[in-house]
Amino acid sequence: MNDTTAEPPKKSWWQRLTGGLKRTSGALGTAVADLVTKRKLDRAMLDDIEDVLLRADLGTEVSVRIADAVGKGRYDKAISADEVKDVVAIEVEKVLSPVAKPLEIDAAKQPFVILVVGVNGSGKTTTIGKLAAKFSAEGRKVMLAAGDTFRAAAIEQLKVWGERTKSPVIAGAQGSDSASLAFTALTAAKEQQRDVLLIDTAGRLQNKSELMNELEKVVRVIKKVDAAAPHAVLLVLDATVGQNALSQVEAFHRTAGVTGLVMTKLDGTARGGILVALSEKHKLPVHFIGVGEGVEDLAPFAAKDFAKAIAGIEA
Ligand SMILES: Nc1nc2c(ncn2[C@@H]2O[C@H](COP(=O)(O)OP(=O)(O)OP(=O)(O)O)[C@@H](O)[C@H]2O)c(=O)[nH]1
Repeated sequence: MNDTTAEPPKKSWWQRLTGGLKRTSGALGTAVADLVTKRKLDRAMLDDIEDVLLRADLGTEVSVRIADAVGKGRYDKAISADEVKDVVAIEVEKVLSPVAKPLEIDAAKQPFVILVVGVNGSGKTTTIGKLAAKFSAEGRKVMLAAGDTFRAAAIEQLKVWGERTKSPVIAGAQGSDSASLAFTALTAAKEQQRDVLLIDTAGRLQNKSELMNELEKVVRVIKKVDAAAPHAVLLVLDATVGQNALSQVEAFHRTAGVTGLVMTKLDGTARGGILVALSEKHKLPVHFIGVGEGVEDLAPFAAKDFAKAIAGIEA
């Protein structure tokens, strides 16, 4: 007899990743398959392939490079969609391998201070919650600071994550000064010997200079307590904003000295190639990617897996 109450089997990370990137890989795969049928490879086909890659937001440099690599030794020959996908995966991996770096928590720094920045809705608070869950599971003592003092919901959301992960949350009233909250949190984290302090910040638009100034102030104040902190500044980027992500990196890097990236919502776009364009341009470490809303949907970034998944290659 079938047990209808049984939970569906848990998905592996590979299934989540390929499932999450399906919109990008699907669009790419269909377009490439249409291009290569009943044609021999020529310059026009390579231009078309380049266009397909540009539409997935891989950026000009990488798209041209991939098209050139596809063309090498194949002119006037029939080519299969799988051959093209293989080249895409190889070239994308070359771009991503140097930036795929784990977020290392230096246990000698107590607390290891992680400042989390990014525009509204990029997934900062959720990412902090997921990281708190991960660090707690590793046996680290975590503290959370609700530095997004503009948004009452963000404070509440962080408190929920605090309860879930049994991590104390330092929060002020809505509208209170985020720099002084960061100061209070870091002082408390030192006193209570927490291993990791995750500081949330308000969503800041790069064209709002007063907000950028405030972010600078948060960093300045943190340094008053510990000159070496923050030890990591994570920029959380929403993949669905496409090319806008490139300018966000520039603005936040200038202001807060971003040390690594987290890209969320890769499941919500057919243009997941933006992570490749961004890696080619800025070469900042990519620590984690998100392909869904669940805790298990945020995972360390692995270049080869991502390259294969985006090219639509089966495991
Ligand atoms: N589909 C999908 N949704 C995500 C992912 N990561 C986060 N989200 C959702 O995105 C929404 C915004 O996330 P928040 O964490 O509130 O974003 P935030 O950057 O803290 O936003 P503010 O507090 O407004 O600055 C939430 O509904 C999350 O569940 C992801 O990888 N995939």
